[in-house]
Amino acid sequence: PTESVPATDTTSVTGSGPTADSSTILIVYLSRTNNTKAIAEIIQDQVGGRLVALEVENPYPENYRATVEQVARENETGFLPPLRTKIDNMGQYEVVFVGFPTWGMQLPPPMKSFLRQYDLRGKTVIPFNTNGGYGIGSTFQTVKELCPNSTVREGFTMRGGSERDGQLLVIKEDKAAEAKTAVVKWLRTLNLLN
Ligand SMILES: Cc1cc2nc3c(=O)[nH]c(=O)nc-3n(C[C@H](O)[C@H](O)[C@H](O)COP(=O)(O)O)c2cc1C
Repeated sequence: PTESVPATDTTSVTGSGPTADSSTILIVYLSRTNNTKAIAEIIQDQVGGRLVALEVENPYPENYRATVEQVARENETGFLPPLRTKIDNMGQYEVVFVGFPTWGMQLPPPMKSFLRQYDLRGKTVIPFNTNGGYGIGSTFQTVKELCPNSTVREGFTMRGGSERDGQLLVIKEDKAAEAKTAVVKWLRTLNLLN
């Protein structure tokens, strides 16, 4: 352990590795059945950074239908659920990944709360999403609207589960390998990986 290692830049040798200082990267995600969490973990594996699960003060019901109804009401009234998650050192982050499922074709209320509560001006914001097969809906557009003074980069989306049909965690095994390939490709187009 005391021997010195030649200062070889393995990044240039292998042609892969993160391009940003990982201490400046925050990955915040909302996930109920862990599909979005699986993507968040792949991102962290690739670029490093701090991974934070977004939690609300009053958890949503376990029941899917009840959750859909509550979310619909919150979207109608513009209710922003208070967050249990606190980020005390937002100033240190330059790149903030925000991950969420599509809920009712919209950005889930807790992520609206997060983007309202924290000032991400001057930072790079990068959205990622999983959904039940109906796509991102208005989610990425809402991220842009809630971060008017940030640079919002091209997001990543893929199909996750469909709780309505009893499909919970789908991004595992073969699907997780597929997801990893797609995420790496996306991170390269963003120049966050080389
Ligand atoms: C309350 C609720 C609403 C949802 N609404 C949609 C929707 O509008 N469109 C869609 O494609 N999937 C919808 N889904 C399915 C989720 O987007 C999908 O299962 C996603 O992969 C879940 O991510 P998670 O495992 O990280 O929680 C909904 C799921 C829930 C729980």
